[in-house]
Amino acid sequence: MTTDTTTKDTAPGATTPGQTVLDARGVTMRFGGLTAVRNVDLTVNSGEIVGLIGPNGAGKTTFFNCLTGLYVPTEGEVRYKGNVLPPKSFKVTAAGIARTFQNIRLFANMTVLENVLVGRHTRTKEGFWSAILRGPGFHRAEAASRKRATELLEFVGLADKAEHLARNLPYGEQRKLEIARALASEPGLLLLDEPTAGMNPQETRATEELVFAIRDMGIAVLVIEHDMRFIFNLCDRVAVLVQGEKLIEGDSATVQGDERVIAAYLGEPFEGAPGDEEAAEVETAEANAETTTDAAPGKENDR
Ligand SMILES: Nc1ncnc2c1ncn2[C@@H]1O[C@H](COP(=O)(O)OP(=O)(O)OP(=O)(O)O)[C@@H](O)[C@H]1O
Repeated sequence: MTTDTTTKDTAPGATTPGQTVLDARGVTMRFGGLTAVRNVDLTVNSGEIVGLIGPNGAGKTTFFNCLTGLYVPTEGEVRYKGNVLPPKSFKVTAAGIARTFQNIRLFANMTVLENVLVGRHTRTKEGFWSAILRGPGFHRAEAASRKRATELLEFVGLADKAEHLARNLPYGEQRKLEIARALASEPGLLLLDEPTAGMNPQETRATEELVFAIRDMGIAVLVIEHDMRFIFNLCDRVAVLVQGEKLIEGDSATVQGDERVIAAYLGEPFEGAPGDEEAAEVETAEANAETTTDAAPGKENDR
């Protein structure tokens, strides 16, 4: 089974090119005496994939929660397509911001298809009585929702599992299902909280392709992830949070090369970083030179 990321469809909630989709200014979140996020500015523009990285406890998830109405920031303001966010998470979803969670939150005993249908509820107009009476309006809306949900399952590569219970899916597929459910709310901005946590390298690579395909549908993406290779391959811009504050923001090469980031977070250069090949060549050349010197006649006598 493969992910059908070849679709050229534009998503219903697609953003207009050049538009500032998310504009967070001076966001501060305090819990009692603890300031988890301090005066953070971040924008996401249409067509962009932006990464948010930082050590454990840096405030990434708290910042996400401020963007989705789960928390109302202590200070600062968040705008989506120019409008200040409503203070309730279901209203934020209705406005056009969808998210996945670090700890998967699926309805374990519902089928895969039903989970995606739940994600569509903010877009269906049929109310309580319509659902009870099951009139023609209800049946039309239900058929349209099922069609869209099935398309989304095809998009993430889970069409053949539509009738499986969510709890029986392998971990990587549960993460894909969370993404399909988030897309069902027809967002213009998708927030992904550690989408590759627990995945093997092949699943991580497939998720990378999936996120590119989501961006190509016209949905801007903001992603938290600890997998640096994933982030630096994927993102147009990366912001680094350390102890609740934004340390730096820039393209992958700028952020990877920043000494404060290396010291605060990356620790060691990661495999596959830009410049790695050149560094490896230099190391090999140096090692060869040492071997040659070691083997040089008379070296022993020099000691
Ligand atoms: N609801 C809360 N009440 C009190 N403190 C909180 C709450 N949520 C988060 N914190 C604290 O805020 C700080 C930032 O936590 P947060 O979960 O946002 O970090 P993170 O960067 O997402 O970490 P990780 O990478 O481990 O998920 C931590 O010190 C955490 O203990």
